[in-house]
Amino acid sequence: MKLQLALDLVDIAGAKEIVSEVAEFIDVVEIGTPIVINEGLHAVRAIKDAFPALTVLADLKIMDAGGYEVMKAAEAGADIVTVLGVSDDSTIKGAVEEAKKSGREILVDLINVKDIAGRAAEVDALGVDYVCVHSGYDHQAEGKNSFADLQAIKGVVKQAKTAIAGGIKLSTLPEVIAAGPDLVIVGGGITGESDQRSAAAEMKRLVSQA
Ligand SMILES: O=C(CO)[C@H](O)[C@H](O)COP(=O)(O)O
Repeated sequence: MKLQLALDLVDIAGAKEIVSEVAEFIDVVEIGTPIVINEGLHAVRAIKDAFPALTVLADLKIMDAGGYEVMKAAEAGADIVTVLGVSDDSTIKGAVEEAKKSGREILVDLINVKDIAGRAAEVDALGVDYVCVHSGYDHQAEGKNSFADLQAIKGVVKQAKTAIAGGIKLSTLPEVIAAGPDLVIVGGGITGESDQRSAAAEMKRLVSQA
């Protein structure tokens, strides 16, 4: 089981500062959608150049033109690129084809998908690398989480790795780990802590035992 740090509410300098603190405890660093909106794909390049040993995920949440947008993210140094599960199969196929050309990976984010298990099985069959359940900020504000969704996709995803994101904290991590995802994605549960290094270290300790 691996740990991904999601960076959303910082600029490039702030992202570098946080990653410097916690790099030894994380497997993947995510350049979140708000950073890409604010700074562009330069943010992906900046973090990949600064931390070449880390896997970098570009959270583009692609909805259309999958092949082209994955190509651009790969050129910027992204190792993993996100595509929305609500997008058309042709978009996901295009993304997967493009990623394969350069040895990159595709994570499909099931945020706002209604039939979670059904769509998870479909995108799994399209050859994606990760299927991720995700309660975004707006759902988190309504008190929702994706823990039950993780159980649902574990039963149907046969070839891809599984991932979970959305409001995961140290206190809820054991419940997440018990469901057995391959990748645990944590943003505010690390970045919002006064001691980010300790939070990341403890999370890494827990996921490494699983
Ligand atoms: O993609 C995102 C929001 O759309 C976040 O990166 C993801 O939800 C992880 O952050 P947090 O742990 O703070 O919820």
